[in-house]
Amino acid sequence: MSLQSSGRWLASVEFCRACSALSSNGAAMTIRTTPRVLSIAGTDPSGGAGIQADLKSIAANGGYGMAAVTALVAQNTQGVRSVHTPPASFLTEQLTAVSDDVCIDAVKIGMLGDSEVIGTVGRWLAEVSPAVVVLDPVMVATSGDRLLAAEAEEALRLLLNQAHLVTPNLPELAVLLGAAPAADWQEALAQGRELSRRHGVMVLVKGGHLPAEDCPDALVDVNGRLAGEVVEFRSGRVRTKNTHGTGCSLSAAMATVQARTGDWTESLKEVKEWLFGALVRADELEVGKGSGPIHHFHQHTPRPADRFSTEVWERTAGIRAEIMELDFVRQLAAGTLSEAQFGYYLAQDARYLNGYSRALARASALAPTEQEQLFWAKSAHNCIEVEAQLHREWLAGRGVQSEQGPVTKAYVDHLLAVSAAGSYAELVAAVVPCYWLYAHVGGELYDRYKSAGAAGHPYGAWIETYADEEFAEATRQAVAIMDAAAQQLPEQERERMMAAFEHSARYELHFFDAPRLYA
Ligand SMILES: Nc1ncnc2c1ncn2[C@@H]1O[C@H](COP(=O)(O)OP(=O)(O)O)[C@@H](O)[C@H]1O
Ligand SMILES: Cc1ncc(COP(=O)(O)OP(=O)(O)O)c(N)n1
Repeated sequence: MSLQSSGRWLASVEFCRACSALSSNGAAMTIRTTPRVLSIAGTDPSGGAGIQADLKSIAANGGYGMAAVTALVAQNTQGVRSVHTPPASFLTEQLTAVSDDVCIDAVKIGMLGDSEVIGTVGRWLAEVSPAVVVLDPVMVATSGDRLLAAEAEEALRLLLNQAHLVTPNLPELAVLLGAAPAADWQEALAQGRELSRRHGVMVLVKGGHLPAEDCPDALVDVNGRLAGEVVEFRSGRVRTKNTHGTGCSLSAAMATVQARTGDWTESLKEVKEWLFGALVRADELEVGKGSGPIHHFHQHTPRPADRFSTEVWERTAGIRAEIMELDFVRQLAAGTLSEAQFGYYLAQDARYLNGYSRALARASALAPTEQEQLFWAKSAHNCIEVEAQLHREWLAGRGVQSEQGPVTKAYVDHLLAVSAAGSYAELVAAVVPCYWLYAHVGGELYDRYKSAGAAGHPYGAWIETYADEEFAEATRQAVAIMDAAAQQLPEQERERMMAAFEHSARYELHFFDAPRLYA
């Protein structure tokens, strides 16, 4: 049956097989607060693209995500290694298992791989007639690897007729038209119009691939479903290499928000803002060595600026500057430090580590999760090992007096006092400066030492230990635990954490200065 619509849709009425609700081909059945959105796509075990990205994108935009897998792709942020395509009959089983049971509000289609899979999806779409179908015509990954067989391009063109919105990037738009890629935005829009005309579909023309300062996107429809033929939204261009899965995430978000709002223009406006935020904060994720993923849940994660670690790091900037100006640090980097001062520093370090290890063991005892308990317990264990190593490899034969010096005693007393009377959060804040300042000072020392030419440096072997990646990773974990401990604490307790951190940071300063005074 056909319904004449004065608005955006010309619809033919169907019934949803799962719940018998009225479905109209091309119109949202109902506007749902939490739409049920099915992604039909390939996988990305590194989580940035394909089905994994779609599910995050759907959830981040307020939908309930479901997924039917077209292909298993062994890939990461650096590229695609291999593709395994399960039998098409199994894809049909996945699709019907969902649609026989669940009322589907929107479908996002991504990687299809070959003509057989395309045919399978086309037949299922014809049977189920989902109210919203967004097709991302995935052909080639950002890494340059093919994700669609060349001979399947014609089959993919035919599938466009069954979609409501198609979201090609500029190279894909050109392939779908059999033309050369658009060289500028006006040409891209003209190609969008042509694709919309040929297939009766709305096109989301994306400007991500243009060499421009901004990133325009436009909904293009020559069939009267928009306020004009072209509805455009622009955003700035985010300077990041982490754009893996941007197209996947955008199309899944469009399907979700359209099912939530019933308005394509509103959907693009909302999705583009969300996507911009996800790109701006992509670098925070630190996933992989290549083009990493975007931050789908940026709206649900505190900004670095709101984090305890950012605030306390800024508050203690003066202490760090003082440390870097100390004679001890300058002379150690230059190689002019006296052997007596260096020996004193090493001996006090060994003494300190013994006390520090006890504070870490207490943090392990108070930790709220097994993971944190294990982290602090391992750190306590490492301290004892490093203490033994200092004696074995650095102090043996140096003839250094090894009684506990006044600064070491004061620093350890402070840590043990917080261990005995402070909360877990306070204790974590007290032990983190040793990691963080050591890593920071060590990094600067290492850079100074390298740029001065390392050959023949008397303390070179010691300074080389500062470049240890395992220690850098442990520092990142300790800081992350501190941030987690600070979250949702009342202001007073947060202040106590600040004070504990600042006290320890100041003791670090005195510790680096102690050899000058007491050696
Ligand atoms: N560096 C960037 N800064 C801001 N937006 C971007 C950036 N790169 C891509 N986009 C946006 O991401 C989406 C995907 O764009 P595009 O890169 O053209 O397609 P694809 O990811 O499919 O190759 C579009 O909305 C585009 O405007
Ligand atoms: C399984 C799978 N589907 C799609 C892609 C494409 O992702 P990417 O290369 O990052 O490009 P956009 O999503 O930005 O178009 C993929 N790699 N894997």
